[in-house]
Amino acid sequence: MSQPILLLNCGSSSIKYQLLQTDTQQPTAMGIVQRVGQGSSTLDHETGGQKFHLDQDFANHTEAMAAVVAMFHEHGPALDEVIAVGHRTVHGGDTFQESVLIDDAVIATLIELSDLAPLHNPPAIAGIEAAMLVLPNVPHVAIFDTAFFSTLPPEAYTYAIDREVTARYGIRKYGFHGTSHQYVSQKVAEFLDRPLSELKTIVCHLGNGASISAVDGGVAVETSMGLTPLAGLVMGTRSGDVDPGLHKFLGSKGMSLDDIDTSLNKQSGMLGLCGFTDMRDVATEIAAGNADAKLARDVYVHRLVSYIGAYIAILGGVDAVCFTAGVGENAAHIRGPVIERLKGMGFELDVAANEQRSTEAREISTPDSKVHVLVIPTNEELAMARETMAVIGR
Ligand SMILES: Nc1ncnc2c1ncn2[C@@H]1O[C@H](COP(=O)(O)OP(=O)(O)O)[C@@H](O)[C@H]1O
Ligand SMILES: CC(=O)OP(=O)(O)O
Ligand SMILES: [Mg+2]
Repeated sequence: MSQPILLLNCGSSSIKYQLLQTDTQQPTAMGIVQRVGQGSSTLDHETGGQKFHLDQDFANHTEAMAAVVAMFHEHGPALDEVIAVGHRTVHGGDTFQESVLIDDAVIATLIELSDLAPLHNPPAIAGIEAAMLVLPNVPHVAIFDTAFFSTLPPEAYTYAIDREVTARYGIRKYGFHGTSHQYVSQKVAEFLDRPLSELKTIVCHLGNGASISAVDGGVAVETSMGLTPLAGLVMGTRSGDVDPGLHKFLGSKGMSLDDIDTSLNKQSGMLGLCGFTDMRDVATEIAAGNADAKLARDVYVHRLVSYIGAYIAILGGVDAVCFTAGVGENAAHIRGPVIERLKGMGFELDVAANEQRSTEAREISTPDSKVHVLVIPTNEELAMARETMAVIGR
């Protein structure tokens, strides 16, 4: 008998959801709410080959969740057979090293942790509370982006700042997108038909948010996001790494801490550099001769190359570098220059394979390449469904 699980990924301004059948591991419905709290929101719902669209302003995630539930009621599938709900929860802090069954105490801790992920945790909490109202009699499970990185060694997660400050506030590198990094690193082993325990892998999760990880024998040893999901790579609207002195400098020019935080999180990255966040637009602009777009891509590639080089050193060599998520799976014009620049380290790009469009896992390096370069689609929802099953089976 089919047993559906509902999976919710409440982002800062979006809700992505899937109803996934545990027997086939396939979704029977999926959808996305965009621009929550930003005016002119939309809801797109898909089931049984049919698509439904709604234009309606949702002031917050609670309102948006109510509309999602109404969509299920009106167009199906029915939610009454749902056996569990899995919630993507970005920041687990020091408290949660693995997925947990959500109760009042868990919600209270998540509220405390909102400080550390102000863009991500409050929407997740709103999603949890709204879903619990609609489905009060099934288990709800929190799956943390940070969990996979709880294995980072102290020298990787410790910031070189006053240790008393560190201890007082629980400051450390946490890392994010862990569900994706873990899923994809396992897929790399399957693709290469080699034991995970013997593989050194670098996973580049390049979506709107972007992060990179070094995985040694299935264990995460380094990653680019930090205390918050602002650190590391250049992203759609986030700066990634900047000089920590920037805050004081901008403060001295009259910007408040909130102004600076908003600027670095929402008006930086590709958007700040060239006015476009979507890599398809960036490619079109570069082709049309837009110098800002060209520089933006160069900065993006440069940062990524420097991280890959560093992680090869940390791993003491690498078997595979894998690209995943929206940009990683689709943007040949990012992957190509990254791998070309790693030629000196034995990487050989198969140009035709890189250009080929596909939704399948594939290799884009030549047989001569010293390192396998792979493109593997991530599936955070499937990984979340498995986690949810594991927790309710405990
Ligand atoms: N065909 C494509 N070519 C280039 N980039 C793409 C393509 N499709 C998606 N992207 C990029 O992927 C991004 C979204 O990635 P995704 O992993 O869905 O992000 P998130 O989960 O953080 O919302 C888009 O902003 C865009 O830059
Ligand atoms: C943690 C994070 O950056 O998530 P997202 O890419 O969904 O914004
Ligand atoms: Mg994502």
